[in-house]
Amino acid sequence: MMIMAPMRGYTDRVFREVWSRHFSGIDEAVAPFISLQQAKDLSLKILGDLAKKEAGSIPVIPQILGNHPAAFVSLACRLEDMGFSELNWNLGCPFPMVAKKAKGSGLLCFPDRIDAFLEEVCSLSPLRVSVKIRLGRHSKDEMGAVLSVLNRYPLHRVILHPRIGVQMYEGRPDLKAFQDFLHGARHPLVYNGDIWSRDDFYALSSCFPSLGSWMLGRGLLADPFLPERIRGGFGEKNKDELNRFILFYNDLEAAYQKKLSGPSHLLARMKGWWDCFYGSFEGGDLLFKKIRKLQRLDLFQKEVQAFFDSRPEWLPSRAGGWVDPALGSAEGRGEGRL
Ligand SMILES: Cc1cc2nc3c(=O)[nH]c(=O)nc-3n(C[C@H](O)[C@H](O)[C@H](O)COP(=O)(O)O)c2cc1C
Repeated sequence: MMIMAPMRGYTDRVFREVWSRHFSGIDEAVAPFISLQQAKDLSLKILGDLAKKEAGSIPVIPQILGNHPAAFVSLACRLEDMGFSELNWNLGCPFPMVAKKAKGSGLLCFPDRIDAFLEEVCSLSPLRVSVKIRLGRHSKDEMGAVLSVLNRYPLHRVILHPRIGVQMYEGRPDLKAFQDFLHGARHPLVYNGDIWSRDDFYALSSCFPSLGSWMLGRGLLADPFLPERIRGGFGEKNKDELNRFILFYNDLEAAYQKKLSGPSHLLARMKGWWDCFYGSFEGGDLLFKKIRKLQRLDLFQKEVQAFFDSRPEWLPSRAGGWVDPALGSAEGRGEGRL
């Protein structure tokens, strides 16, 4: 199973729907988190980003960030009415502003609080509960206590991004620690982290052949074809990445134009997208330098159009080859299961 990662500011409903009109290979998407603050007065705007099945039929799993079990349960009740069956708890957000309030990865050094939270929500939530975690906040040594707590509850799944919170996105995922967690975990486990290419995926699935679920984040944003490449469906209809990408990009911009109010919001949003996309194109870095500074939407659109008209080369993934094949021997080598 391939899952689209939640990425606040990116994988919102607009993106999920447009992406699934142009690409394939994703079975489920975890939506970016709703904070418990927002959950207190759930407006239609917040819930409007969620629909159980979206265009293209990607089933969506909502996610919550916070540490009040009652708010989790009341959101779960609202979401049950909307037809959802699972609510994911964010225990991985690395940002210091969040962590210092004992939320996201900031809770990983308080296993007792995780225990109390899960005890309440697992008995009262009408939806299945799953968690998305890192290895710890300050050290992977925190993981043992957290794992013992998680193992006591009937979680639907655990998604593990094997970095610690204070690392943010520095260094590489700790595959040895992931493997230790896998050996001790009672629940179905999902791997998440630094899958930038088909090669990354196959090296990882060779390390963990028993694993059936994988989550793609930044790799999918940089290369929206990635799930198709991994599943072998890429290019069945059309191998021309640039043409397919341009159709997708124009659709994405048009969809945001409908949703956002005014050109400055659209400009900011599309600049954000180029931060993800530029590395996939020859000369993309130069384009990004130029468009980042532009303050007018029409000038920005002109530059992007001229870039597309120059028929830039699509580059192979920028960060493959980081998985240590030595790990592969520990669980036996496999061909990757989805
Ligand atoms: C801009 C951005 C926003 C993110 N928002 C969320 C979020 O809302 N909820 C969450 O659990 N993780 C969030 N993440 C973390 C990703 O889901 C994922 O765990 C992380 O990027 C590592 O996976 P990757 O290497 O495949 O990108 C976010 C990451 C980024 C870079």
